[in-house]
Amino acid sequence: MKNIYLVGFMGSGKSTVGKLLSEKTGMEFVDIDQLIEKQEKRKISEIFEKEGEGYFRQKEKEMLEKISNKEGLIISTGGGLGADAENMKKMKQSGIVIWLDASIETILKRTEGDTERPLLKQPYQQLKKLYENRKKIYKMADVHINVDSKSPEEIVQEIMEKWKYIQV
Ligand SMILES: Nc1ncnc2c1ncn2[C@@H]1O[C@H](COP(=O)(O)OP(=O)(O)O)[C@@H](O)[C@H]1O
Ligand SMILES: O=C(O)C1=C[C@@H](OP(=O)(O)O)[C@@H](O)[C@H](O)C1
Ligand SMILES: [Mg+2]
Repeated sequence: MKNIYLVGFMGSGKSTVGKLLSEKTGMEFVDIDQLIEKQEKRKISEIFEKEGEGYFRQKEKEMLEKISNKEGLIISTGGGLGADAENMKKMKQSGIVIWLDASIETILKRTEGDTERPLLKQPYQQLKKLYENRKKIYKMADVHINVDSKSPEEIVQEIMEKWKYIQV
């Protein structure tokens, strides 16, 4: 069975939906951010602060390399991983990529007060630009789900309805 990768901007619900989808399907769940934190024995915010973003992006690539050799996993990615064309290619080769597409308004609402995501600290105009640029890569996903005004349960339901059209 192929892997299922969830991609999308920060706060689109990848970690929440991935875990729930795993509970509903019985497929094993991994969150790449959690795997990196476990491996590095420190929080992502600390990795960014001490080593810089480039180091974290490298760790993401290495983790994706390991994970893409496995099968039948539900994988929640970090928002930056799925916005890299090389990573997108690797994911599509080893599984089905599902884009959780949230509006910038939804993103801001869901991440309000967050202190764990370093890239949310930038001014709104810069964040919006990042959001628009990343969409160009997210669009390459195999499945597109609009997640605005939907509960995690409804999103999982929608993914499972599309399941039969997905070559799992
Ligand atoms: N469909 C949803 N509706 C409302 N809140 C959500 C939904 N999905 C996730 N959330 C909330 O939004 C925040 C970000 O979700 P998370 O799963 O961590 O997103 P991501 O992994 O894409 O950054 C969390 O507080 C989570 O509880
Ligand atoms: O968009 C990004 O560049 C990032 C998203 C985060 O994951 P979530 O998308 O799960 O918030 C985490 O990987 C890190 O803070 C960087
Ligand atoms: Mg996440």
